[in-house]
Amino acid sequence: MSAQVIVHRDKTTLAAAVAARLVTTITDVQAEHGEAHVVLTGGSMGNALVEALVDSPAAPAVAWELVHLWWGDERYVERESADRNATQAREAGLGRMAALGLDPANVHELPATDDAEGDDIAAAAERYAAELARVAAGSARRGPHGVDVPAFDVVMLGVGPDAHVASLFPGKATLDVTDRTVVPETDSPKPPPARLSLTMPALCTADEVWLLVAGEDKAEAVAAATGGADVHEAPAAGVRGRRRTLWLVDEAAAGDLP
Ligand SMILES: O=C(O)[C@H](O)[C@@H](O)[C@H](O)[C@H](O)COP(=O)(O)O
Repeated sequence: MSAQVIVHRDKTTLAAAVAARLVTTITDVQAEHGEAHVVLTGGSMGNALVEALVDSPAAPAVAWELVHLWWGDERYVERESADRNATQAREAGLGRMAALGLDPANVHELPATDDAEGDDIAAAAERYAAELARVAAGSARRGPHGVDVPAFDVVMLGVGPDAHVASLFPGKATLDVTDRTVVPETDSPKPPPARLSLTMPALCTADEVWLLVAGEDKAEAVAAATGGADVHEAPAAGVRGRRRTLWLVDEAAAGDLP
């Protein structure tokens, strides 16, 4: 199934539209299943989405106590570091979502360097994989194809100017990992070098994958990835939702599209 591109006027409109889409999608999932699993992204788009979501008048329509939040990747640094996607999301307003019913135990942050694994980034990756497997095993909502993750309803991903997604970068061996759900990256071309990332097969278990992209500096990456570039050159080209793949972009990011 081919990906669909939806263009919004600018970044603010895009964030508001994605927040509205997320509320509606989670509400639909909950009408059928109760529990929902959403994978958040970092980056400025991820933060803009959290801000828009918390302020959305429709946010209370979601039964947040039944929502699990995960991340597609994380910088492997100390837990309170401002570099962490999770820290930035908290600052963008995720912390305030407890008031809406979100259970902090269902907010699944990736490990940090001040956790028990310390410098052992491979062990940290294994622990997050184990957490994904544990939650899947304890739930009626398991991922498909025998991949040991919960049923991700939506995976959201920012896209870098080099077309990277999560912490899967062009030319890296991590792109070809298929036997695990979480991998370490110790030599990221974008600082900081140490990161943890969901793998391509784990991301692609999602019912819906939404690529969220704003800004002129992303136009080339959007055109390449939607135009059928090789996944090793444009990792964003390789992520597909089982039911739907949406590129949700602003006009500037859509600038190089035919
Ligand atoms: O880990 C990182 O270095 C960033 O989180 C990165 O992966 C980001 O998600 C994309 O580069 C899109 O970033 P923007 O949404 O800020 O454009």
